[in-house]
Amino acid sequence: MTTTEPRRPASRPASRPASRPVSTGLWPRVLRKPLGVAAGVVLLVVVAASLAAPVLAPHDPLLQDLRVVRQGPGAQHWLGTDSLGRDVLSRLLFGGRQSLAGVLEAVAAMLVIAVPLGVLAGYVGGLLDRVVLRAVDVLLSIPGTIITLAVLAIFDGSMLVAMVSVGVLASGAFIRVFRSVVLGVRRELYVGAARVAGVGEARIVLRHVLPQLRGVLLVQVSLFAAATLGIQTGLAFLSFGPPPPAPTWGGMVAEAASLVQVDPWLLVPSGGVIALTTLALCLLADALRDANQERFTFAGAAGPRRRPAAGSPAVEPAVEPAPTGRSADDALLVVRGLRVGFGEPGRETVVVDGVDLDVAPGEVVGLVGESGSGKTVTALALLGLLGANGRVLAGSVRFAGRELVGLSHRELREVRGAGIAMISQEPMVSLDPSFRVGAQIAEAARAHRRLSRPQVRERVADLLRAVRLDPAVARRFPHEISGGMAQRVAIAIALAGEPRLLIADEPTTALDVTVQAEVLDLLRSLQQRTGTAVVLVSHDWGVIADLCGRAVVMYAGQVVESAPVRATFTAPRHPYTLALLRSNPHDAVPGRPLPTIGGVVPPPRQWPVGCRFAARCAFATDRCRSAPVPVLEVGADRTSRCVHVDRVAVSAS
Ligand SMILES: Nc1ncnc2c1ncn2[C@@H]1O[C@H](COP(=O)(O)OP(=O)(O)OP(=O)(O)O)[C@@H](O)[C@H]1O
Repeated sequence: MTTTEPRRPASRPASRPASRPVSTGLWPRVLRKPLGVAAGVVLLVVVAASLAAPVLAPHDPLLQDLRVVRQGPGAQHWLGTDSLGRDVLSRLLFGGRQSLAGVLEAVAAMLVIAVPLGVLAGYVGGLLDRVVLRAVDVLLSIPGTIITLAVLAIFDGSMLVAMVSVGVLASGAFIRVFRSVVLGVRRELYVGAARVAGVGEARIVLRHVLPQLRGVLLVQVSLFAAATLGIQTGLAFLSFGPPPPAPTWGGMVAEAASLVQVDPWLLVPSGGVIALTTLALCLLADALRDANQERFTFAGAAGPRRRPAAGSPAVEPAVEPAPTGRSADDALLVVRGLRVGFGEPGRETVVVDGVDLDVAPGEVVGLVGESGSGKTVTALALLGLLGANGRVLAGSVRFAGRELVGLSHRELREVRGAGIAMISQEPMVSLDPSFRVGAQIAEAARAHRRLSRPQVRERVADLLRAVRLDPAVARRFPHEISGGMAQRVAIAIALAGEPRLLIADEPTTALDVTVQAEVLDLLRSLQQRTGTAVVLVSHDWGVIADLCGRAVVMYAGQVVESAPVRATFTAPRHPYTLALLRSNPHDAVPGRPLPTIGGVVPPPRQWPVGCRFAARCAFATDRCRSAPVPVLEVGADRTSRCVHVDRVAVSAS
């Protein structure tokens, strides 16, 4: 039966991540601001009146009538006449066309340069970013006023060339602004999620990055337009631009300024319209900035990521271990000697060190271990998603017979989504706040198959039903659904490409306990129905027991034990596994303190030469501390990185 999870009341924010942007349209928010509306109306009137000047102007703006020079406002000439008896209102209307065209030219030149370069530098990064930043430094060091005056001198006073050069010279500052916005968006989880779903880079930029830039872009354009209007007026005031008698706002101000002693009124219409237009542009920029910030204010103050508490599923393994055979030949995923480091090339800090992992088709493998043991980094490395400062230093990741280490972005994209998909810890932040849920599922579905519009709609509805959501949820935005629903949507997106392997990185950590159980139940039934293999990262033995056939225990960047789940629970063969199981909160006895593991996981740069768990281990001897401990076969289909396996076995029994 299809169920729709009710919206979570505000008092239960547990399943909502702290940094979830709320998105509604930008313009509706601007329209709620009286000053923004007033500014917009003024600008519309100014632009419309200038465009309609030939229709609206009561007189010919060039027509001189020396009988009516410097007359104040009256019935014939609403805003009076100038020193040659020309109608001020008509000149103002025609002058607006000239001035606003100049603003438009400068803004267009700035946008044509700043948007592509800012977006590319921020999104692509690396060498391109450095080159663009150096070019910006050069651009910003050029004295703009002198260049503009030189351009006017060279191009015979052409205001078009002057305004384009203003736009070009200003673009440096805007490249930096746009770049920094894109840098932030690039790190958003929903961008990573789109990449994992196999969406192309160009499409990610168009669909996810540019919409996030829109608010900032509009604010900057408004402010730049105001500044450009001032520059344009100033140049016309200095007699650059169209020669007299053609009307311009700047020229009218210059003429009025020369007569200010004898006829101060003349300065009011031209100065007033420039001041009003500039003010309106600034107020509009303010309203846009506020609306944009409100649009991305963070809703709900959810606490820090919570560890699952008692009350989660029972620890007794619910699923029989899948027969894996452990032969690399029939494994879907074969990881050998995976070594991952972060930092400057050549000086990386190794955080995952020689991990081996096999996942058979349809098998569910749990990666378990304390915080910082390298589970997430291992999972991300499988998909080539380590970010700019992380890289695979050694080892191999073979998926369905294909080596993934060393593949290009394009080649990896073929594997992501359709081959391997991922669901993250924070469902809400992996959804783009700007798009409806249905559009995001559709995007993932289309990334892997050519589908017509009706087919896409049908596929989205099917996927929503598969994750036990009402297809009507497709019309909602991420902020209109609860954390549990968001995780189901994230699962639907992951399933859209019908992956053979699903990597689930603590998929229930950010959810509250009841929702956790529902999502786990959903994952289990989907896995059993589709036969998708799963690598499940978790701290929680309850979750491992509930879903997994095999448990792989990690400590300080290494796999310390790997065994079928039932064997792991009943007969652990590594002191760390034993200690973790004994300190499992699900086994807490009321009134008795829960055993804990003394000490902490050593940070990557402080790993000891010998066994990395030795400092915290009750079984440790000098032998453990003197040399690295290799992985040992300790029974059918199981390994342990411990030289005291027999003593551990006795203690565990
Ligand atoms: N981007 C990064 N840059 C530098 N170090 C990192 C980065 N990401 C992770 N690390 C380091 O790698 C180590 C392993 O981290 P990882 O997130 O894989 O641990 P984990 O076992 O998944 O922990 P948790 O359960 O808390 O997520 C940690 O020491 C962590 O500080």
